Amino acid sequence: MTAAVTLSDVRRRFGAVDALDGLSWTAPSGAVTAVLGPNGAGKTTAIECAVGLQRPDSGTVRVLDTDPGTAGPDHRARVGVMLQSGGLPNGAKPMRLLQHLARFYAEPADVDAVAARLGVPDFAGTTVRRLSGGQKQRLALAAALLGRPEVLFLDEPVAGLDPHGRLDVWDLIRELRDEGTTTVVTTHSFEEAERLADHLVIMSAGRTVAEGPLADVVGAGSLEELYFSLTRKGAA
Ligand SMILES: Nc1ncnc2c1ncn2[C@@H]1O[C@H](COP(=O)(O)OP(=O)(O)OP(=O)(O)O)[C@@H](O)[C@H]1O
Repeated sequence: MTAAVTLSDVRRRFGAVDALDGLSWTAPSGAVTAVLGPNGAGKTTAIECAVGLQRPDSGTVRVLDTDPGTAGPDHRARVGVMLQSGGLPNGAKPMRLLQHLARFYAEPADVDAVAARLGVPDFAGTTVRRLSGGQKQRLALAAALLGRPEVLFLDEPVAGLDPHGRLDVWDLIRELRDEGTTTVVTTHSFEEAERLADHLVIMSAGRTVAEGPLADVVGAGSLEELYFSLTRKGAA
């Protein structure tokens, strides 16, 4: 297995909180990795370290054999990210925004095709500020795909999407995997992890408590049972 993303003994502290407390996991190349964990487990912090938005206090992070904290624009163009916070400009109209963002890449994806895949034309006339939560998610995901990334980080990509939207996004992630994209998805959904993940990471309190191919990690029991046994307060 080649790892596209590796976190090794990563620590990140905010005041008295150890958001990442010696976190280690890998995301295999060309596969979908699902990262599960309770609120506050450190999933977003881990993703932000992996895309260079935060620097770990110690430990190493490698994405495509590069330190994202010091990487230049060539590396950043190979990585797509969709964060929970969105970060979309409120006054923009969706298609104009995607066309504008695509210009930052030397070899962008076809904007119309990416937009169509995510249903963006349905709300193309509405400014970002007036989009529904699910529409914003779709637009943010489209924006993450514009650079045709080799590695894609999606922080809770289907949170707030209706059932059709969830299926569309899951199909899209599987299609991207078939094209060779490495995807890391954080989620609170057992269904999402079971439907999508090749590789599973369960985090709790800033550490990895289980990791491996989905079938190996889950074994004969259920993911839900395993998750609760590993992440309940006081679990080892
Ligand atoms: N900028 C910050 N300042 C202070 N504390 C922070 C900051 N960012 C994260 N934390 C704390 O670090 C811990 C991990 O937060 P993080 O957002 O990474 O968790 P998460 O697993 O993504 O949670 P959720 O499932 O709720 O999205 C939490 O206790 C959070 O309060």
